[in-house]
Amino acid sequence: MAGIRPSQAYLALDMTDTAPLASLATDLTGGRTSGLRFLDDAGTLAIVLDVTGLAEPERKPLEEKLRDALLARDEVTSVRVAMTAEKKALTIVAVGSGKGGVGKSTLAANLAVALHRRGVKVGLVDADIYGPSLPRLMDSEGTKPEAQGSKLVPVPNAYGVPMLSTGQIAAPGQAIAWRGPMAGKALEQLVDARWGAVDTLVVDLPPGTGDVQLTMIQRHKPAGAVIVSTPQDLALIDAARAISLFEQADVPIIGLVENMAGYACPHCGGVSDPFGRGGAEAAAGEMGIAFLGRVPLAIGIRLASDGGVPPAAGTDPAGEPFHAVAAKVADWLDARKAR
Ligand SMILES: Nc1ncnc2c1ncn2[C@@H]1O[C@H](COP(=O)(O)OP(=O)(O)OP(=O)(O)O)[C@@H](O)[C@H]1O
Repeated sequence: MAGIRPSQAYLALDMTDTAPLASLATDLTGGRTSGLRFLDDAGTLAIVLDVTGLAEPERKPLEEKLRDALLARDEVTSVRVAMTAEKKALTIVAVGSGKGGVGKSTLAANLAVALHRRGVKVGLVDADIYGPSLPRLMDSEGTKPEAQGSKLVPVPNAYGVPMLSTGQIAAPGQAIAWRGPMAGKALEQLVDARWGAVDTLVVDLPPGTGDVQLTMIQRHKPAGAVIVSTPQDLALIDAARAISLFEQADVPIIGLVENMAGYACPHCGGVSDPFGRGGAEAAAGEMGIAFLGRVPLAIGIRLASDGGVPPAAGTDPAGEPFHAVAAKVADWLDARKAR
């Protein structure tokens, strides 16, 4: 039968009728509403309320105020309010180095564990495509992350720091061939995962200052970067290059960590400095960046790390330098939040 059915007629009428309701909702909520429409011809109204930036106790009263005002209108019999909030932005702390083998992954793992122990809701991302070593350092080798829908679920571990690693999503050796955009995509999968309560990510970047690193940094703008270097002059020159890579991408430098600084003798406990002392701190001063501390070259750190127990997880004094660095990073993050 030709002609307009009653419900169609009603919907056609709504087109004009919802305008006063929409403007009422806009006025009441300070412009937080959208998508107002009738779901049926019995007067069921649907509306979206954006509660981004509102604290939990403020959301419910606003929703109720909106519902009551709309229900007071004759044409409305019930109201369905869908509350939405913008996706929570993760605070990313990138850990980088000018060259490989300086202990960047060791620092990233222990920084994450130490931040967790300070109460930060932290996760760990291993973006070091050239040598993803965090699964071993965090004792979760061989565990593949599951996917929920299109997103990965980070792998839990005994240290309370959920983690995702390129080593878990690529076949061995495959990732090294990734070019900048591919590495960027892979990092996206690791960062844009189901992190749950996590609000801060420590990201272990590949060593060096190539395109891959730059793509990664540009795609997931870190809040700040921690640079790891060994004390030798050459390593410090490379570290300066890493610093300029971050500066080029407008990423603030949280500070420089000197790793393998001095040798802690396992027999007498004495510390000697085969590469000199104070070079990294002086270099940080010259570059105008903070010095976050030194971690000695200690057999205990290597053995614990390679055995899948980050020194910062226990009570061993070997973990202390990492806790000191984490305290400074946590202060930096707090100060950033307060800005
Ligand atoms: N302070 C330290 N004392 C003793 N051994 C250390 C220390 N820091 C790191 N190591 C050891 O040095 C090796 C390299 O460390 P790590 O893998 O963290 O370096 P990296 O900079 O991440 O290397 P890559 O460039 O391969 O990713 C590991 O065997 C680690 O246990």
